[in-house]
Amino acid sequence: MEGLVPVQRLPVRVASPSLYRCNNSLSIRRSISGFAMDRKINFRAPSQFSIRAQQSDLKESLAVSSLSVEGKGNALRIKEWEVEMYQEELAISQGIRIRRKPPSKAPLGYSGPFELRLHNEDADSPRNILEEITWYKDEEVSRMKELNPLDALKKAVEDAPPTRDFVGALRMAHKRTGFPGLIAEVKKASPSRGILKENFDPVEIAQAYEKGGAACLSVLTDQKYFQGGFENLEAIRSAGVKCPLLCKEFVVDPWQIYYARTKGADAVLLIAAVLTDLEIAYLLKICKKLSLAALVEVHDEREMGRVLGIEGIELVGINNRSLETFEVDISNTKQLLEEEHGRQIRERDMIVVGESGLFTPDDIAYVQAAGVKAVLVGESIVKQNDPEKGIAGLFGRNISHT
Ligand SMILES: O=P(O)(O)OC[C@@H](O)[C@@H](O)c1c[nH]c2ccccc12
Repeated sequence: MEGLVPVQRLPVRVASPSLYRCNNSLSIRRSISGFAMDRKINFRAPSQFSIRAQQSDLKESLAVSSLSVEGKGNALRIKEWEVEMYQEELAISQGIRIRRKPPSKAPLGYSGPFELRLHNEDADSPRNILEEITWYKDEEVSRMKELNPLDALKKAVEDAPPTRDFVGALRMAHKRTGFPGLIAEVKKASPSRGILKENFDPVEIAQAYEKGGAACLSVLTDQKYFQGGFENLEAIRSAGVKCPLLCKEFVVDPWQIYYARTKGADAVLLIAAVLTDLEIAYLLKICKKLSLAALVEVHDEREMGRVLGIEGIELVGINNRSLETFEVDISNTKQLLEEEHGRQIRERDMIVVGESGLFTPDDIAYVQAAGVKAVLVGESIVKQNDPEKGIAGLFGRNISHT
């Protein structure tokens, strides 16, 4: 074994910032004789773990029984890494296919020589549009947080006007019209459909929807993929529209909920394909604290089963469009409301919202027969020259108050 350094047991002090994540393990980079060396770590405890490393360049192999990490920064990074690992395992165990971050992304706040690492292009490409959006949100939220720290948002929330009753408005509309309550969507474009409306005036559209009898409105706030914006939410609210407003966002961080509340939202969307049960439960708590309604969206049986296991959900959306493939099939609403799931929903008096791909009075009748008490409609009404008339066309009759 010429040239091999014997296995040693020694305490190593690692100077910061030399920790980074690599796939599913934590690595340490340190420099020995001018060579950058990467070591994989198996955790036992945040401050005590063993290293088993192979470094062919230096023909050295060593095992270290204990390692003390210097500096608070590193300890925090380890904690973050642990939490992330735990989240990933949870997500996988819950059948969540969307990865929340590119696999070889550096840990939060990392500022070391991560860029020097070999980049695995394939592993780091999003597998579908929902994953792409989710990864982008992560970066976007980090940037937005710097401009609007949580503490400032918490203060702004204290002075914000009270929210309006989103769920109550849907129930009332259902009673009043005999049709599912309408959540009409203010959406300029989407990744699947491209531009839906060229001369897009969000306030004008919102007012037309309200006149046409919408119970609530959904406002896309994502800029990059849907050409929406929080300014639309704000503008609609300050123009005096009375319908409660759903902030249509890809929520991956509690900060976004506070932000939505300061921008005039009465409800937020939580997508089960992206969030673990634990995250949904936690975000629901924040919603409750801020008097916001939460629309929890599912697309398949498994997600529906998960959501029914979480306490305190009043509103469940069934998306007929897969956010992974863009396929739309309105029989999805019917399928997910059959048998046991449907029974539980009726028993618990939850409101189910049929989402996406609804164009005609027949479509509305179909999802209503399946058991929905509300519908979320964008394309078919936003495309009309007169969205108010678009609503009457969708239901086959005028559902406005007058
Ligand atoms: O335009 P449609 O097919 O009527 O769909 C509206 C709404 O259901 C859809 O925009 C939607 C449902 N869930 C989402 C989640 C994110 C973005 C968009 C959506």
